[in-house]
Amino acid sequence: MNHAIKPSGNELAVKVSGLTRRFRGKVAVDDVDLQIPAGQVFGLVGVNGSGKTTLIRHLIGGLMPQSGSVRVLGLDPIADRVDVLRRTGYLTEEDTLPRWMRVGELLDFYRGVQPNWDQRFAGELCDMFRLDRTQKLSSLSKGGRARVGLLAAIAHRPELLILDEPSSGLDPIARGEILETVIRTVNDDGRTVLFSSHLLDEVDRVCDRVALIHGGRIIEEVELLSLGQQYEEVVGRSDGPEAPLGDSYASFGYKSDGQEWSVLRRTDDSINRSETDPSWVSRPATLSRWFDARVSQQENRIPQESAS
Ligand SMILES: Nc1ncnc2c1ncn2[C@@H]1O[C@H](COP(=O)(O)OP(=O)(O)OP(=O)(O)O)[C@@H](O)[C@H]1O
Repeated sequence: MNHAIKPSGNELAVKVSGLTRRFRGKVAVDDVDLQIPAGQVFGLVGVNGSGKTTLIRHLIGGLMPQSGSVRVLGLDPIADRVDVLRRTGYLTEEDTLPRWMRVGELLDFYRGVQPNWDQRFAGELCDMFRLDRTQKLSSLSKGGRARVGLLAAIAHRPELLILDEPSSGLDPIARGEILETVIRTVNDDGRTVLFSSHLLDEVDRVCDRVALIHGGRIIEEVELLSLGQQYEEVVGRSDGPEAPLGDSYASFGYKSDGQEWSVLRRTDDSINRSETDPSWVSRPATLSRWFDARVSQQENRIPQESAS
């Protein structure tokens, strides 16, 4: 059976506009606009507490927008919660499955409540994830339970799969093989994946596009294929204690081990480029170098509230 979904090219799986959320007056998500085209594997990256889970909870109807709007597969996750949950798969890092159940009992439960459940696919996934239906969840490792959670998140072939820090619970085998295979399988069908993680090598391997969230705000979105054309890392030696490339908008993320400097800069920075010592070497920026530099740039910024 072919389960592929063919997005028309301009459909949005997720559309978030002007979303703000405060907890006891403290902002967790700050005026976020986010659009994820159907069929993409989209990464959401950010340091701890940057707002990833709060944003994701709005997508599955777990939080109501205080201001702004959220649409998932064209639906309102609060008003159309049941439809959204039927068409969405969700796995979080939290280990909350009922441990007194056996794997098979839990899967039968999901089959009963999820009308789109694909029993044959669930069986294939059980084999692939090396799960035994007779085993009690309490006797599985944390990684084993995370695999059951992953199976339950995808066996109804969701149009949108949301993975919120799934790797925290998965053992290295599941991380390396299973997660990547699952994301590719879901995406090969033309379905959309939103993958929130702090493990940048995983994000780099599977995602098409990445948004960096910091302090509740989306700081930047990049296409992974063109990141190295937009940003470069410049590395060289400098005797002085000063940052060698000046402090224009385009050069930031300075790191030094005492002698060697590493600087991130935008490749469209022609002024700084002409002033660079020719002995310095430049190379395309990696996702992790870009992430470090962008986060440190944000953290060194004086907060708006205390600037006056
Ligand atoms: N229910 C809540 N009550 C109060 N504050 C909250 C609540 N949920 C989140 N926050 C706060 O909102 C901010 C964003 O948290 P959030 O969990 O969304 O970040 P995150 O990027 O998912 O972090 P992590 O990577 O650690 O899971 C943090 O300052 C957090 O303490």
